[in-house]
Amino acid sequence: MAQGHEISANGGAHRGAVLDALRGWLPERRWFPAKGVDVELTGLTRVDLATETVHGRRCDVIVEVVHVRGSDSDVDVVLHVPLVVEHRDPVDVPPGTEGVVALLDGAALYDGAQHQAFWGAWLDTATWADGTDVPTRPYDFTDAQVLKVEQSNTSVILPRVCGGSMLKVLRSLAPGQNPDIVVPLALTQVGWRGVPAPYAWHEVEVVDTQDPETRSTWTAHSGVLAELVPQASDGFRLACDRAGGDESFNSPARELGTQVAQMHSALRRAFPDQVEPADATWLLSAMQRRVRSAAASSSAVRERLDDIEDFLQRMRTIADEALAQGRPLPPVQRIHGDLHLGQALYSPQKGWRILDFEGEPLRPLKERTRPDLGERDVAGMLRSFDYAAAIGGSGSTEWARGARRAFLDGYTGYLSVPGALGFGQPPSLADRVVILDAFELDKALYEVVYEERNRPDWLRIPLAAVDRILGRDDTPTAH
Ligand SMILES: Nc1ncnc2c1ncn2[C@@H]1O[C@H](COP(=O)(O)OP(=O)(O)O)[C@@H](O)[C@H]1O
Ligand SMILES: O=P(O)(O)O[C@H]1O[C@H](CO)[C@@H](O[C@H]2O[C@H](CO)[C@@H](O)[C@H](O)[C@H]2O)[C@H](O)[C@H]1O
Repeated sequence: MAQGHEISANGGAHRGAVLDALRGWLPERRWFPAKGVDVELTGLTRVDLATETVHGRRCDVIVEVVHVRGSDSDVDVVLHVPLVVEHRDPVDVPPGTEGVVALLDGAALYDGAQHQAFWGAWLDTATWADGTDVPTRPYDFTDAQVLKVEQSNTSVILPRVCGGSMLKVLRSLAPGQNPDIVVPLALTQVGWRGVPAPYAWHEVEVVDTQDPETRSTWTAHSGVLAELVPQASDGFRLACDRAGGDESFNSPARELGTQVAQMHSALRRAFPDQVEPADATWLLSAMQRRVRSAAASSSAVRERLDDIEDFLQRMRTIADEALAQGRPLPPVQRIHGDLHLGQALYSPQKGWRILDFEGEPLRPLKERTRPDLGERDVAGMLRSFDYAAAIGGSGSTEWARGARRAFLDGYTGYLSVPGALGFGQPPSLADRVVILDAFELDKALYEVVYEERNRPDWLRIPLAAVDRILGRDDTPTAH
């Protein structure tokens, strides 16, 4: 038990004691973004959210916003850490109790995400989406469950709040609006049901007390309550299971293709000012820049650089010819930006739901939400079927080819629905093949860097795709 004067005269926990406790606890969390790195941790802002009574005990609900800076690295993140100070004799807290951050004198300090006092205070003080049936006290937290999966935030299933919902406590804060909240909100507002509907959210005002001169202030989204997708299965796991048993994934892939086409159509309606003519020269030079940055960090990319440059040159010629022949690219628009099977949930009752509109985490923030061609998302999903075949252990190359074809059938099939596109003609089949190859290569190069950094054993998967698209092996791409 931490010793000393940790509780102040008015009964609140002293900030110093709380921050000391966090210095030991935070680096052990699975969502801590700077594992294994020496960091300095300073408190930026503390919000006293509420005082609740749970099981007859006083519970102070507080939010600490903590700056984490690497001592010898470029780590620089701001973390959102809700906490509950439960006033009780710490001797009565059984060792190993879930969610305990530290025992103070006269209180136990809990991770707020795992404590019902925080859930209640959060619901009381949230901003609610129009049209939501706002729950009232007493809240029913029966069967609430904190997710144990590998994730960068902390999610809690609340089966009896809003007819079944999931509270996601965001951990890393960035100034401004979080696309993972505003995009699903905009999509539900235009009537698309393919995302879990956001019911409520929180923002936190961060005052940088470390900088007494400026005391700069910024606001960030810090959590969201969204519709719970019932009996949801992660799309990647589902596809791997099918691939492992060499069971066809064509039917779910076709449905997913239709859902992604509907998502693009809804994104055009939700963000009409982001629909603008595509500039093939810009798109190709952006790809060139990404190739350079991938080559800078990966020797596998450097080895293939000549072939990649040839490929890009061919693309430039094809784009010029297409333009000269009156076949410009379709307009760019708001897209998902990092679409893969792991971002799709399948529910037997609700079908496919799409998650996580934050774009590719390795890309600069500005680039992530820039309008782009919908084909980038399509290519992302096609890459995923390759991954599922490899990781699930499919015995035949036909599994991934069939899933890819079915997904594309579902996608292009929807585009022929009158009014689905919202703009002129879709690209011809030949043009689409070229565009998809370019985006698949772009994504596979990104994946090479991602796998080298995170899962070197999986590097062979995107490298095989790079070689296939560059024609360095004999397997043609199935479109
Ligand atoms: N609305 C939802 N309903 C049911 N399950 C969900 C919902 N949103 C996310 N999940 C599941 O919760 C887990 C955490 O997902 P996610 O929110 O993407 O994590 P993070 O962004 O923290 O990495 C995943 O297994 C995902 O499939
Ligand atoms: O889900 P995130 O937004 O964190 O995306 C990153 O991690 C993904 C891996 O979890 C990564 O996706 C790659 O691996 C998937 C299998 O795990 C595969 O289905 C995807 O096709 C493949 O790109 C994603 O690229 C990365 O941005």
